[in-house]
Amino acid sequence: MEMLDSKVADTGIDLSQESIVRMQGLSKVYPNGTVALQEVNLNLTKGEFVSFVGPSGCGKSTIFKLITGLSEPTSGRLEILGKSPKDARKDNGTAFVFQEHTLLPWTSVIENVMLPLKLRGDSKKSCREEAERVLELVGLKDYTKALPRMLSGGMKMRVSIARALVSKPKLLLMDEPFGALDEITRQTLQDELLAIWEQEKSMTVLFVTHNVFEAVFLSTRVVVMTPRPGKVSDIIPIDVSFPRDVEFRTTARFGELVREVSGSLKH
Ligand SMILES: Nc1ncnc2c1ncn2[C@@H]1O[C@H](COP(=O)(O)OP(=O)(O)OP(=O)(O)O)[C@@H](O)[C@H]1O
Repeated sequence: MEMLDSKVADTGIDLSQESIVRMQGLSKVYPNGTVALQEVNLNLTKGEFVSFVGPSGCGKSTIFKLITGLSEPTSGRLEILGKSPKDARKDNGTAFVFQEHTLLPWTSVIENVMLPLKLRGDSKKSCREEAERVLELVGLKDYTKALPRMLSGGMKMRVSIARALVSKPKLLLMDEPFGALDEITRQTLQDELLAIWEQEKSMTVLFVTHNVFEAVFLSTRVVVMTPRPGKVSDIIPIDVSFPRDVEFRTTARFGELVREVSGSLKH
């Protein structure tokens, strides 16, 4: 596999690209005094796939809460798509996928996927067309009328991904999305997610995982966080080009990168 463009490989940041998430000296202290994040500086640019790895309690969920505007930073700056997190949310620029699928159990797959578009008032025809497009993308076009309970865990996750993609987000936030799935399903979904991300070229993905193999396989960069107070201890560029297929997992470079990220996590 070829190496990525040297400017990305060397610095992890392509400065010619639009900034999607900018964190400057970002800190969060909860009212009880817990320092969840301390002085986090990070710039995510358009089209990146960045994974966060770190021990439990290092502040990954806190970062998500700040990005979504559900929580305010104690100090520092946070800009999402050049705006405040609340304004970025209002503009539908961001979408989320969580470990729990959060699908409405009483309604069909396609109704679940159309929901974000219906809520913003799109026409019925365009809701349906867009939902069909993303369901095809995740391989579920034959399951539009199924209820969530009829689907496997992996299929429910595909529906959640489709529902996130339907509003064409510029930033997709994924919090341990494959954590509850078996290993084979997990790897299949990793392959599918990369294929979708490559197709939607300009979408930036921020992915939280405890799994170092998953982070290396998927990412353009891996951000390693320290235990509390959460700080960025390392940013490791994954200097391997896309498309990455199943063979990448068996290469020597994959093993080296996994060791590098694991080593950084132990320090
Ligand atoms: N509302 C809150 N009030 C006080 N402390 C909190 C609050 N929310 C989180 N914390 C603490 O802040 C720290 C960071 O929590 P956070 O949930 O962001 O970590 P995390 O990396 O997502 O953890 P995990 O991987 O276990 O989900 C933890 O020590 C947690 O106990």
